[in-house]
Amino acid sequence: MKDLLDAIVENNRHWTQYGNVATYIPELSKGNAHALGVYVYDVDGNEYSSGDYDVKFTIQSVSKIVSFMCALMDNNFEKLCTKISVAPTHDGFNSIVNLETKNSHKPLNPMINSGAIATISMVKGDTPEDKFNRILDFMKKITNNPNININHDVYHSEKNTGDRNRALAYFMKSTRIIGDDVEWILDVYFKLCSMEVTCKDIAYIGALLANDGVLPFNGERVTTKDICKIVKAVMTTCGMYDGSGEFAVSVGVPAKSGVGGGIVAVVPKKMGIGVVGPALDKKGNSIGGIQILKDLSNRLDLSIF
Ligand SMILES: NC(=O)CC[C@H](N)C(=O)O
Repeated sequence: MKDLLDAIVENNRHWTQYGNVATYIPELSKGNAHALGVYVYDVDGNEYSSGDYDVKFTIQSVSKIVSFMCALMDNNFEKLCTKISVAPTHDGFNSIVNLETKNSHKPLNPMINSGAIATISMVKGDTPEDKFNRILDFMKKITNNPNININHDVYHSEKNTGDRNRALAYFMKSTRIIGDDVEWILDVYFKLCSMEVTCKDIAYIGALLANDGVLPFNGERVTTKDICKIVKAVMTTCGMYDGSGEFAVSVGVPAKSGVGGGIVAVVPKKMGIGVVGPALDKKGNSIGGIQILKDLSNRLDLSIF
């Protein structure tokens, strides 16, 4: 496995030159466009890594699956569906248009910005600190990494330039998808996006989902199989935004990307795969990361379809 990962990373390094790091959040423009790495964690606890697997990056939208898991645990699917749908979109991750024109003002799914902001509003917690800590604590537990924390420079950069997200949130306030606490829900959203991780951390999240809610490193059940089923289904249809269809054909496993360059992929019953490559394609997905996952899926016959 190690040799295979080494070969795949090296064969795909050239892809990084065809992408760009995100700049709309100014602090993200400092990301290393040439970094490319992978970490595999299987349900039996074996771990393999290659390339720049220890590069730190902010989790960005990969956090949306952690918020979604918490919201499903704190409510239930039916209740969540009164606020958020699970329908794919062919618009970008921060698109506003669908909120007004489709779906009775409900965000289309929890994997895009509007849906994630609405998801956070459904997570338990009477104060912003409670809500953030609820999700951060769960994140620390499932990654087996007590040191996960926010990157303050990215957090401030997000907060200072987050007007598009504010527009989404205030629109949803006007249609009563979220309440009066809109500013502090946004603050929790910015913090969650700014959590600093490596591809090992996100591979661990993937392995939990692959293992149907049981942590591979200690056998503890932390969520239900049903919740994992819902999260994986929504990742498959929506996790790569408007690139989800293409990704399902070329890689064929549930996945979630973030503009920090991370992608987590879940091979049900087998493994979680974390990749990092801050150079992004036009849809905001890691350009080299997708190629690694494509090759790995082909070589190991991982597609679920
Ligand atoms: N696709 C992403 O990773 C987007 C997350 C980013 N923090 C934003 O709100 O735009």
